Amino acid sequence: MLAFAKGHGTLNDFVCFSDPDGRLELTDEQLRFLCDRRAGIGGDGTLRAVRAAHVPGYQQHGDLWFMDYRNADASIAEMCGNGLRVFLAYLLDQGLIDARPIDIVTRAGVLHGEFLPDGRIRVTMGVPTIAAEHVPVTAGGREFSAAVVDVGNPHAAVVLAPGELAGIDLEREPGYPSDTYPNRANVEFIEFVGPQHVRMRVWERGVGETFSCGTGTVAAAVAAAASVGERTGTWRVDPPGGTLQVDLTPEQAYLTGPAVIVAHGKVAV
Ligand SMILES: N[C@@H](CCC[C@H](N)C(=O)O)C(=O)O
Repeated sequence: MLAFAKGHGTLNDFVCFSDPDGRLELTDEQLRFLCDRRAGIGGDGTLRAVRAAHVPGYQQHGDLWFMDYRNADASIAEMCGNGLRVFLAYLLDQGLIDARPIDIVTRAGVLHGEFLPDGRIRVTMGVPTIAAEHVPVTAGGREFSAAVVDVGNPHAAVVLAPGELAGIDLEREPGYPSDTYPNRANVEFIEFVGPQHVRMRVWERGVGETFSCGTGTVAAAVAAAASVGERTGTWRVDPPGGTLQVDLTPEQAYLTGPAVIVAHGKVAV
């Protein structure tokens, strides 16, 4: 039996489990089962907590925890922003860390987390970059122009005119150029609510439309900022599952928001 916890950050939900010594060898089928909302536990992805010393290629980080994130379809992603906050909440819940600031190893590098006095968790998100500003994206038979944003993982971020967001068809995966996104992409649709305040919807690579995506909110803030000639500032981003704060500085992006562990259990895998 596998001991797990279920958690979410703005309704982006994850099945979490620990494997400090890297002994578990779950197959893709078992990971998909854990994320299956009918046959399994249910989640947008899985978070395995393993010491970096036991992860090939990351041994140099020794005793730090490595966040082994997998999408619901078991595909590997470089980073997961909501997942990183939930990962910290899970490690704390399990008594594997205390509430002091901590470094976590991810496939996108070593990132830093802090538990804030107001209950939110703030994580560093590296330095997001825009590689191109006008790449075609299609959804529901319409064509849009997207910014190509790298937040460790690949994003196509479309800034819409106000009032357009609700009508975007995300029944199916949006189209995007495969030469720009050889490893596929997460796609955000964004509209302004006010100055430095946007709402968004997201199609997540390896999952589908989700209630939230942390890296996606950072991509949304970066693209929205660029659309009004800005590169820094504190942005409020509202995905359908809640509200996140994105701070853009020249040295680093920060993602701040809630993360909760809602259940514990054991599951036969
Ligand atoms: N939900 C995540 C992003 C997870 C990875 C993404 N689906 C990908 O494949 O890149 C987040 O909160 O950032």
